[in-house]
Amino acid sequence: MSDSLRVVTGGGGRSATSAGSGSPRRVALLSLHTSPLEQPGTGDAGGMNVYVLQTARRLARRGVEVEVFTRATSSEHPPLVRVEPGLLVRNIIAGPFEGLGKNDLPAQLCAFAAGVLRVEARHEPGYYDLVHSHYWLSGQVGWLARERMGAPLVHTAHTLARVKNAALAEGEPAEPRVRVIGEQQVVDEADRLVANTSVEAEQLVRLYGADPAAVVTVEPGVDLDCFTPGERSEARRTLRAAGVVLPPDPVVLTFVGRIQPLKAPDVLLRAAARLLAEEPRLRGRLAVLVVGGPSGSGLQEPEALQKLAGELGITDVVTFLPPRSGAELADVYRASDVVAVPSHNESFGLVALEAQACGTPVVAADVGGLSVAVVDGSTGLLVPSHAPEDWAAALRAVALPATGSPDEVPESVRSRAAGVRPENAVRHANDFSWDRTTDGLLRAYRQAALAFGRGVRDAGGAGTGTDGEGRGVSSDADGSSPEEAVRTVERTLRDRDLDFDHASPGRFLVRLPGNGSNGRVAGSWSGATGCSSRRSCAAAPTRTRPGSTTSCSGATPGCTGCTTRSTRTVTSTWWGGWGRTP
Ligand SMILES: CC(=O)N[C@H]1[C@@H](O[C@@H]2[C@H](O)[C@H](OP(=O)(O)O)[C@@H](O)[C@H](O)[C@H]2O)O[C@H](CO)[C@@H](O)[C@@H]1O
Ligand SMILES: O=c1ccn([C@@H]2O[C@H](COP(=O)(O)OP(=O)(O)O)[C@@H](O)[C@H]2O)c(=O)[nH]1
Ligand SMILES: [Mg+2]
Repeated sequence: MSDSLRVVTGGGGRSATSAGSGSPRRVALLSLHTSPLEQPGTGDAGGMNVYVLQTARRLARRGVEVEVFTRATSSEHPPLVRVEPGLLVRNIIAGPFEGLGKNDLPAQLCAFAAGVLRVEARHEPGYYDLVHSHYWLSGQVGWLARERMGAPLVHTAHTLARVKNAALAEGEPAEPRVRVIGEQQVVDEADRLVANTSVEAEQLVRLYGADPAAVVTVEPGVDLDCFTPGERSEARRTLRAAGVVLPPDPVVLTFVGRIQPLKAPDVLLRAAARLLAEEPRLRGRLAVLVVGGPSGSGLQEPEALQKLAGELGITDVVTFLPPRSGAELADVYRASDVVAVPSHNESFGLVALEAQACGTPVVAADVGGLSVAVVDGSTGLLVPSHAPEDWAAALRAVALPATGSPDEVPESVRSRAAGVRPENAVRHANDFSWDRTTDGLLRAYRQAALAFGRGVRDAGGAGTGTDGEGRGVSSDADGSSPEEAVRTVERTLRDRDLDFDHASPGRFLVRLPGNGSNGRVAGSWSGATGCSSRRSCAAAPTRTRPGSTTSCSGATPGCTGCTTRSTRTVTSTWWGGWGRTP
């Protein structure tokens, strides 16, 4: 097959990439609310940005072309950024560049979707083999893109509103209903949902009724080239040289992340104040570093943490540093005795992994994915509350193991802390890599392609299409099975000596002989479905996969679960593609 003819694979098809058989050739990756090219650690740019960039780079290096679609937030952003071979970032204009918060973005979904679909429309049908949406806002667009592009949808939530709302920081506003509903819709529509940990997988099933078979757990990674162990004293020298004031022989406790109540940096400050109250001599040694910028509801009061430090009387020990990355961030981790992650929730918590990769133990809240990111009593400690006294005890036990009375550090904390070792932290972090995450994503992509193809086949109906020369290709008769329709197409193509490749059960790519122009090789199935809802029906509780008919006719007595009960005819691409000759 010529290089110029793209082979879409999936469901056992051929793949010319090193990503493995059945992997997509080109992925449309949606990252609407924040760009992978933004500096993480402030505003909405956090672990998701790191995740998207790291995995997109690795997919591209394995031969999967990746196009990231994000919303342009500056007139300076060019429409297209070539990040590296195989990886493009497209800045889509959807609403004003500046001044929109995350809660304003639902109003821009239509504009963003139009931008994505316009890009797609400039290409031959079947150009993108898969859509991967990140965060619920992108998922909304992904859902539409799936249908218009005829490509499977994989979705990663990164954070779930229902989970967040169950553990809000004091005074923190709840995530709005529109997000909860929006997330539910995406859960219902996606071919595969990627969960960061088994904890999140369980939450998707329990709180959103996700089909367990549609949830794939893929743990995030850490940049093991950047975040490596190093000499603490050397890192401290580097920080001092860069203007960070550290006392002699310091005890450095650090927070890294977006500054907002959910991340609870206040817990670290309160615990530090408590440590100083317990042991005033510490004042000459204690340094609390807070690295990051305001985010989320923290934007309303960007100085709140500085104010709290003042109220606690610890302004002299706390240093606020603006967001940084790469080697500079690695030095912050290495310079620290402990990195604290006191969040009220984390679907994972990349900071915890990065610190450990640098050989620094982590004291983290025992919430969400942090119980996977940190091994209690080995790579750090997990604290079951946000009470300053519990945090002071845990921080003291790890950073100052020989100090503290039994009142201050209970034996259970002390004994767990005794097992915490930098080498354990490094070893644990080394189990996570972005390459491993990329393997997991490719697994999810292959499953999604199969599920998508199966859904299309299961729908039933008749197949029709045209070959590269515009001649009709159709299945034998109305009502014949889709498998029969596919076989008819195969027969027809063979009869015409057209070389073809099976994409997934529902897709073909055909090498067209002749003049080098594109030709359409596409078809559609159509069939009556009983119900346009893909949600499970209480009367006929079989959950169907997207693209397939539901088992509920809408007329089923007792049907309550379907949002739309009318019968409708669904038409969707079931095979197709374009061939291009050299
Ligand atoms: C708090 C949390 O669970 N963070 C996750 C997540 O990160 C961010 C989160 O999804 C933010 O959404 P929101 O504050 O509205 O709930 C997004 O705005 C940020 O861009 C995300 O970075 O994803 C990380 C990677 O999967 C994960 O490690 C982190 O725990
Ligand atoms: O000054 C900073 C603060 C944070 N980060 C990065 O932001 C990400 C935060 O991810 P995490 O999963 O911990 O939390 P999120 O922000 O996604 O909730 C991590 O990769 C950090 O390295 C950064 O690059 N510079
Ligand atoms: Mg098109």
